[in-house]
Amino acid sequence: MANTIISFEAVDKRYGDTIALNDINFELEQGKFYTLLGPSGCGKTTILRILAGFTSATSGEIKFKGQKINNLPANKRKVNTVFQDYALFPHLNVFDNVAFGLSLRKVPKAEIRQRVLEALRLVQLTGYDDREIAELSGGQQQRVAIARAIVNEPEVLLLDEPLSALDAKLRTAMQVELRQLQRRLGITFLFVTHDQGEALAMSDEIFVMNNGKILQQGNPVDIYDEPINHFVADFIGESNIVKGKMVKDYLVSFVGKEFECADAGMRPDEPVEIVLRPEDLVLTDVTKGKLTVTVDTQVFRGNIYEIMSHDSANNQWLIHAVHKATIGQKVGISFGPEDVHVMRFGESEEEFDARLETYEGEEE
Ligand SMILES: Nc1ncnc2c1ncn2[C@@H]1O[C@H](COP(=O)(O)OP(=O)(O)OP(=O)(O)O)[C@@H](O)[C@H]1O
Repeated sequence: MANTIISFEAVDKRYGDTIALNDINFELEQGKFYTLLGPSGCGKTTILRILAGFTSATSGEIKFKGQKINNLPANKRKVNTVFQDYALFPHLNVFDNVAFGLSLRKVPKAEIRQRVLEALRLVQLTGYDDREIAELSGGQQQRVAIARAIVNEPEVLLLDEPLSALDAKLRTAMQVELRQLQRRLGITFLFVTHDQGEALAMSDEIFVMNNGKILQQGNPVDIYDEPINHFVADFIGESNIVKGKMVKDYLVSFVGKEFECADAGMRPDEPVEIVLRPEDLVLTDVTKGKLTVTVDTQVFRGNIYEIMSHDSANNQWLIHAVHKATIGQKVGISFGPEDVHVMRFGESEEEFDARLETYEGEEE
């Protein structure tokens, strides 16, 4: 990539017998919003800590604009971190919290004032400089923590679950605000979360992680539409995942029937898993459905009915329906070939990408 700012090459991190990171490779471009997404303990924070210089990699290379920085001290890196608990100083007011790092570095007073006020303006806290930290709401404290990081004019901002302490409504508002701030600053953000909705809403690119590995990298739409394996399909959004067999290119069988699909490049009779998203399933009359299911439960969610059902092979099917159904009733479900996403067992991201390229090319 032409404007790569950060790269990780074959990075491993071990703590005794624990493998926290296992062969991590990625590149971050300047001015983009990236998210590390995965369950607790998958290694997200460890990546941030290695990048910030708070801990070192066991092996592999970390580069900043092409230069190896493995041994560069944290305070020499053009990287700042916003922590989950904000780590603000309760005995200092807003101005002094934001000014703290600059004062330590003996930056001239007039310059400190100008930079702190600008940072507060960027996070929409103009006029709050005299406030005590205890007099701020959670969302405002969070913005002070961001101001304190951006006042150092980093080229990369690392954010470790910075929204997790906020209530749901404020969290959604801050997601939009953070995204706008990243665009305004034009710097690279690397954001950590275990919340898939947050990752989908905010990111240019997502890295989905599990067990110290990056399983899939892509933009939110690609990750949602083309999950590489069961873990990603299950972790991102809601899914129906059933086992089946590839019959031939663009034809797959599951629940004892054959269905057209958009996938190809597998062996005939290869065992596969099939993902169908609940919003792609349409409730129909039994005679018109591609599959017949029995309705078990139904929950009204305002915009949709969330219907849980099962088929003759006892697979569970979650359907997001516009109209309500009747519990115990047999209904048909219908879907298009493009809604049937087939996944191979154990396929790597490289093999997956190569297969997509080959077969998407042939279709045209
Ligand atoms: N200082 C440490 N000593 C020993 N093991 C550690 C240390 N720090 C992290 N680990 C282990 O490394 C693995 C990755 O931890 P990490 O904090 O990176 O996960 P995470 O994805 O950020 O999790 P969370 O979402 O819970 O913060 C975990 O198994 C964790 O227990």
